[in-house]
Amino acid sequence: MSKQQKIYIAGHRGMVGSAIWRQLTAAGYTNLIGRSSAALDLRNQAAVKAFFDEEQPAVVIDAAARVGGIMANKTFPYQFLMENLQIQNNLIESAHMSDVDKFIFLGSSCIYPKMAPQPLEEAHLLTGPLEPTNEWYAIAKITGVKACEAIRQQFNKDFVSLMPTNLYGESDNFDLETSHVLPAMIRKFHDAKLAGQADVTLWGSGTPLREFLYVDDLAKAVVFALENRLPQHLYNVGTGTDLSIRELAETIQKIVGHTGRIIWDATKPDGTPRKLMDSSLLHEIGWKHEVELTEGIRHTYEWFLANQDKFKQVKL
Ligand SMILES: NC(=O)c1ccc[n+]([C@@H]2O[C@H](COP(=O)([O-])OP(=O)(O)OC[C@H]3O[C@@H](n4cnc5c(N)ncnc54)[C@H](OP(=O)(O)O)[C@@H]3O)[C@@H](O)[C@H]2O)c1
Ligand SMILES: C[C@@H]1O[C@H](OP(=O)(O)OP(=O)(O)OC[C@H]2O[C@@H](n3cnc4c(=O)[nH]c(N)nc43)[C@H](O)[C@@H]2O)[C@@H](O)[C@H](O)[C@@H]1O
Repeated sequence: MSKQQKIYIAGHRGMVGSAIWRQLTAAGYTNLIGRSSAALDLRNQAAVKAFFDEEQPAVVIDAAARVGGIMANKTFPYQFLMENLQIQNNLIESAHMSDVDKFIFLGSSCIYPKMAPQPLEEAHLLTGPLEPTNEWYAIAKITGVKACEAIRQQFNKDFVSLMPTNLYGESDNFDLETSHVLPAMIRKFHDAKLAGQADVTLWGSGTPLREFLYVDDLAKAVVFALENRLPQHLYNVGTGTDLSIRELAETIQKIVGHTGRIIWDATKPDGTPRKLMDSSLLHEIGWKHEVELTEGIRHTYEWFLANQDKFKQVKL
């Protein structure tokens, strides 16, 4: 894989896209391109085609999507379905038509059935009903996985899908309404500490279990997939361990230094009870995570403290 080939990172400004840019740069790749959504709205099929005609990338990494936590998904099902279908379908079709040979699609662990056996294996895809709070996003992502599988099978192109578990790290979304749980907890405990150790209200019961992967470890999995022609079309990317939301809260509370009360708001949804993934397929061929949860949370909190003026307010 030439280090000078042109690699297009769709969504390069996001948490995942910026980590992929960081890790590709660290690996010596010198010809990376990206476009903000203001410069290139990936929902616009003609604009995407014109971009591919002009830039002719050799590789495409799709880290662009309408992304959010459980409440954002529950509140905006149409946008999470339609925008993600538009974005990924435009990228996949234009990549296929402009002879891109390497396409890395990013999905999510929510593509698996709500009550599939745990830990979730790639073979569990489409074997049962989805988690209702994010089934629209999941259906979009499943469509992307199947589109890449079809191109791989019918045209023998190296289109591969990676299914990360819940991710966190630098440049995460810390907006309390649209974010995922981990950045939301960092911000809530931090703000409450500054407010004299005020109470912190968290969502649901605290009983669901979640697996968390530090975003730079996911980015290294993307570099691994770029540098190897992987034998399967679909790979889980996780740590193989999970913890309860309550345990996560206690861990973050301690790292942030909050000593007030935690109140659980049962009017908010728990979502799927568990979605631990079996990532052994990828482990067996050479990728494994490096950053453990406590270390990753500490680093993310340090980034949050140093970037409070910059972190995203993602309004949907
Ligand atoms: N975060 C997680 O826990 C998680 C877990 C599993 C999988 N993933 C996957 O990882 C990928 C990125 O997630 P993320 O957490 O990095 O999200 P993010 O921080 O919100 O970044 C998403 C990026 O997509 C771009 N984008 C959105 N709509 C666009 C449009 N219409 N046209 C062009 N660009 C558009 C945004 O560009 P601008 O910044 O220029 O607006 C943004 O940089 C997604 O495919 C997601 O499904 C995320
Ligand atoms: C990776 C993502 O997983 C997402 O599911 P999912 O893990 O439940 O999404 P999260 O929003 O991270 O929620 C995880 C769990 O944390 C609880 N939680 C507790 N306090 C909070 C809080 O202050 N904010 C948030 N956001 N959650 C909180 C929430 O009720 C849920 O049980 C999918 O909706 C996405 O589509 C995507 O797949």
